[in-house]
Amino acid sequence: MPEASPKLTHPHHGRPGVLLINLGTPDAPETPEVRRYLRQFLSDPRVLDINPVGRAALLNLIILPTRPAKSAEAYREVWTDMGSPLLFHGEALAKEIAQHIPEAVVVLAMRYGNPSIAAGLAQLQKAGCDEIVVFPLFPQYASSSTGSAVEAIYAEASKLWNTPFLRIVPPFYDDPEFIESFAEVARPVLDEMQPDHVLFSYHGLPERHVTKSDATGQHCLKTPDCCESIGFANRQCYGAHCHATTAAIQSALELNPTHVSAAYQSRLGRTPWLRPYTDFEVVELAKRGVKKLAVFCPSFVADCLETIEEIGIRAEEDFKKAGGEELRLIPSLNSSERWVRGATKIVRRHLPVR
Ligand SMILES: C=CC1=C(C)c2cc3[nH]c(cc4nc(cc5[nH]c(cc1n2)c(C)c5CCC(=O)O)C(CCC(=O)O)=C4C)c(C)c3C=C
Ligand SMILES: [Fe+2]
Ligand SMILES: [Fe+2]
Repeated sequence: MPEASPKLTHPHHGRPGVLLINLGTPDAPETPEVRRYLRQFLSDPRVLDINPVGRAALLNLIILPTRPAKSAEAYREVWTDMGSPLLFHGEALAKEIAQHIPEAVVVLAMRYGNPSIAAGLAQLQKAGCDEIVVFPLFPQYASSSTGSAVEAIYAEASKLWNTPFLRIVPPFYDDPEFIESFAEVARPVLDEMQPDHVLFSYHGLPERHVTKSDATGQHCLKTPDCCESIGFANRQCYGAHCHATTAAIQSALELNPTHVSAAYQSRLGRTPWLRPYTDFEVVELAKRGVKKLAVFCPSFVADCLETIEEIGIRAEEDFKKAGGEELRLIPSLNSSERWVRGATKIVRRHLPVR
């Protein structure tokens, strides 16, 4: 018996589809799975943006022989019965958004690993979706995150005989739905904790990636305050987007600017990355007398290795060793009610109007 075809509300257009895209995570917290994931991730020329021969050498001779075992150990610290947090939070978000947009089919895909973008597109086509809202879940633009997800969705869509029609949600670093969601998650934690300092820690990027995003080649990283406002040159500058996110959350929560700072985490390799570095900053803050530190990680919309392990475990240890008393990771947006509502609103702006 052939499978029953899905019923279409708009026969000429199919049903709207929504494809949420996050970065990706290994299938299991074990060395072979982590190696497979890192191989795919770090083979992306938008991530390791050096010549192909250099990239293969760096990958096969330096990174892949040692890093997978170390990373797998870190992944085991965050893994739960439901699997990897990045994946189960993403799936919960997709499920909730689907309930709020009953006319659409909502699917989560990962740029690297599983569930793949190709599988997500196939699932949407099978369900009769010809028009697809693609929502890369990266608040701030980076070529290695948003850029790579956008490249991959265009590439996969272009392989299909019946190409779907894509609408891509742009970066949402200062979108009130995103900002208010973070503020709402943070409020009870801040009220209870009464921190004496608030740190905004963003995933880092090599400085080179930021200067490459400068539309004029004359602006980014040329002055210490290049990221403080957004104009033509730096409108896709990751640092400027991060700065805007910090300013917006700080203002939504009426945080005292003298007790707020920002830093970048998770660097890899020996080239200069955006500064200051989070691991140094938490020690510096403790040495300056900060005892209770709250940390936001607003480059992620879901808790993952980089928030739970790098900040919640490792940064906390460093902070305490340097004299701090308490470090609290502000939970990410995950599938919190406010973010489900906010993400739904953002998606709805891009859905076809009939
Ligand atoms: C928030 C957006 C992200 C950007 C931009 C980004 C750039 C970037 N990342 C690496 C290297 C690694 N990142 C790793 C994990 C990781 N990165 C992001 C997001 C961004 N990365 C997420 C959400 C995660 C966590 C995934 C999870 O499973 O929980 C890792 C893997 C872990 C490890 O071995 O440390 C690496 C490696 C580079 C080089 C880069 C830009 C050039
Ligand atoms: Fe990363
Ligand atoms: Fe900049």
